[in-house]
Amino acid sequence: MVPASQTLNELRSEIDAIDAALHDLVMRRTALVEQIGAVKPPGRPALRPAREAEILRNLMDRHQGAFPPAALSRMWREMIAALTRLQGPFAVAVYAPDDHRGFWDLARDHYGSATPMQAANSSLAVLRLVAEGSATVGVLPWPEDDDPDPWWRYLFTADAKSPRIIARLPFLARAGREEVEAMAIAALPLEETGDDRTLLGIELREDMSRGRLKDSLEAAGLPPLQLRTFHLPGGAGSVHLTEVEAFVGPDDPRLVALYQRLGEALVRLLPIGTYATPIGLARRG
Ligand SMILES: C=C(O[C@@H]1C=C(C(=O)O)C=C[C@H]1O)C(=O)O
Repeated sequence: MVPASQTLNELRSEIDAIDAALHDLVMRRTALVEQIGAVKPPGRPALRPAREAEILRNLMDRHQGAFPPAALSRMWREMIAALTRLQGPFAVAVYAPDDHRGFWDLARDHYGSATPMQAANSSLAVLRLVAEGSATVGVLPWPEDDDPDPWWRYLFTADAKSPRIIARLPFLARAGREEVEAMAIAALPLEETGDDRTLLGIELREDMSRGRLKDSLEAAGLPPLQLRTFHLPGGAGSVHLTEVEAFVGPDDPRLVALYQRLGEALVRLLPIGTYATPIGLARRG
């Protein structure tokens, strides 16, 4: 019989060989990312949320065995964040007032342990940091109904340099857990992954019942998963954020159909972000 200690040593030397092979691959991967970074337009964020989502989905699809998916995802997120930072400035501003630390943890999980992060105690401060370029990404609370000044209404601009919603966190939904959920924003063009959701911003000259707006969205082929409404002060109309289960770019024909349906009441209609549907996300009402 082989002494147990010898078997243990053999197994450990196999692990050493695996670690060396993994490390070699990480270094090879880094060299490839450096080549990719060199062809990206300078002065724009290097991060590509759609590509990152595809990498994570492929990884989870092929995963087998006892290694926890959450740990696997965290390892990849750590690597991707480090390699994004290697390509240029990369910093994250997080809505993290003292009584809402959950967003900080979500941001760390997604954007890595070495990425510079700055806490802000209001959503508008996060928006400002991203808009002025001090942060590449902003992490903001998932929009709620009773917000007295919703941050999302400040994204209602067609300016190509304005921040857009780029991700929903966590990307790997953890089954059965009461989650804090966040949206991430960055000044990036909208990109499609094949399984996406879009946030549409709608500004109306007047108040419109949610029922009527919902009917118009449905008739235009854009049934809303969620609808948030904010009444502009002084009866100046209303702004709405609606989430639809599709990628809707600025030239999508469904926007033209909605535009026609809303007619005179419409001030503005535009996609203010898209995100790759998180893995394991239960459909919300
Ligand atoms: C390497 C790239 O840059 C970043 C790093 C990625 C990675 O490590 O795989 C993926 C997407 C980008 O956020 C890329 O754009 O492909």
